[in-house]
Amino acid sequence: MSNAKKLVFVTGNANKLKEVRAILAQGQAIEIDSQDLDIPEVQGTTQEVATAKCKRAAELLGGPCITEDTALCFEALNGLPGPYIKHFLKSLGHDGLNTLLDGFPTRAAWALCTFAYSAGPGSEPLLFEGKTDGQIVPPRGPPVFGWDPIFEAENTGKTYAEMPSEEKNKISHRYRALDKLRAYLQTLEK
Ligand SMILES: O=c1[nH]c(=O)c2ncn([C@@H]3O[C@H](COP(=O)(O)OP(=O)(O)OP(=O)(O)O)[C@@H](O)[C@H]3O)c2[nH]1
Ligand SMILES: [Mg+2]
Repeated sequence: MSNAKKLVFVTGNANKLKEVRAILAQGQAIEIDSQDLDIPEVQGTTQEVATAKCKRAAELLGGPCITEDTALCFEALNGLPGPYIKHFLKSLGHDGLNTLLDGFPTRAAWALCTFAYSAGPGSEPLLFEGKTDGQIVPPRGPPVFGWDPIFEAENTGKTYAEMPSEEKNKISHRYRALDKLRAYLQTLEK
């Protein structure tokens, strides 16, 4: 029988789930169950968005859970679209997001992942952030996951979409945030 720690990841995003499972499979045994709950996402900073989503998820589940929010932040726009990237991507597409930066002196961007862990209803979520720097470029690579084709990660010369998943999962915003969450979960077991 497996004695892996079980965690419920509340997300509607199959690509996130796939990456989280792949990253966690490399280390300590944490088994991820997932639930797709329809949770309204508030407006605010990435921390406020992440905290509110996780609180609500724990209430709906009636138990501990993790949630994850991904922001794509443009330096020229003081960090926007940030947590609103989902709707910007849907409305503007890869080309529109590129055009948005035309006329600005920098196309620098960072991908920010925020995992939130709640021990259960009423328990204040803890946040674990991971950041990867890069820049916004015309799309390259297969359009499998969101904005992967237009985010060129710093010092790689490749967009996320051009990387094999093992490569992305070693440097990604998600990997860096999960590394912190994993370290925290280990302290709970002691
Ligand atoms: O190219 C990408 N590479 C990534 O590594 C990545 N991680 C997230 N995303 C997209 O960025 C938005 C975040 O919004 P988001 O955090 O609210 O996610 P979501 O609503 O899809 O799922 P969830 O909130 O149910 O977990 C959504 O459009 C996601 O598809 C990514 N795109
Ligand atoms: Mg969402």
